[in-house]
Amino acid sequence: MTTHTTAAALEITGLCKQYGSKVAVDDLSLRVAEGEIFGILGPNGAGKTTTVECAEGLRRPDGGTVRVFGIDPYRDRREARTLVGAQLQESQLQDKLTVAEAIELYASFYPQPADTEALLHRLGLTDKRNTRYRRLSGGQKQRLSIALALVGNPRLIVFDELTTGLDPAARRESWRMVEQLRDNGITVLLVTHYADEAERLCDRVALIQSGRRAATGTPVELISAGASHAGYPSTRFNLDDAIVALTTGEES
Ligand SMILES: Nc1ncnc2c1ncn2[C@@H]1O[C@H](COP(=O)(O)OP(=O)(O)OP(=O)(O)O)[C@@H](O)[C@H]1O
Repeated sequence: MTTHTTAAALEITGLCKQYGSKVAVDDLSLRVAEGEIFGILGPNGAGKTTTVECAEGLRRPDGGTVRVFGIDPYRDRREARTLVGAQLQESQLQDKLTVAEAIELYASFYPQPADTEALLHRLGLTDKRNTRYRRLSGGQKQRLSIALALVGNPRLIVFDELTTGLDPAARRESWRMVEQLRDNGITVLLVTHYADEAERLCDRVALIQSGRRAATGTPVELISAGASHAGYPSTRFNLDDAIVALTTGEES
């Protein structure tokens, strides 16, 4: 059970980020406790990716503070890189690279990388070690992207739309891996459009709308808040319904 006495893996306070005149994130605050799976949900363009990119130290906030285990990930990028693992976008890997070569390449970026063989085994990729990236199935590519995010032995791992485009079996396989990470003490920040995924996996969820936090809580708490907002009993609501109620209600 998550409590506020647990150390913060990620603490975002009053985050603001604009692209030109477009306000992407507007005074957003959230706190992710160490060891939890924390979901970020919200409509397209809500500012989810911008928020996690600030947490990864890839973008400089215009205002507010971001701390990962107490460290400013933009200012102290070198240190933050050893703490935060990020899932890679498909386009970042060469088609001809084999699974083992990709892991070894990424391992070379870190002073104390995880053992390649152990990672292959952990992600069920041992028999694919010599398979080129382009020949992997969608689920295998996803497992490789998890392996690459784990190469630096991070304490926080960020997944942005981990299961988009996967079939139901591969989605469930990814979910099991995310749960295993949490069981191994790794904090997981999960950006997703799938309410069922958040409901099944996340200890807590932040709902973001127009760069602001519309709600935070456990999936059960959000379902109850959404149902009460819409005037329905929560027994007739799921997280999908709650997200719609809480994000369309505010601006209409
Ligand atoms: N590099 C950029 N330059 C200009 N505008 C950007 C840039 N990146 C994002 N935006 C804009 O900022 C807003 C927030 O984008 P962001 O990608 O953070 O949202 P998101 O919630 O992750 O969206 P989605 O669910 O569609 O991936 C959007 O209006 C988007 O068009």
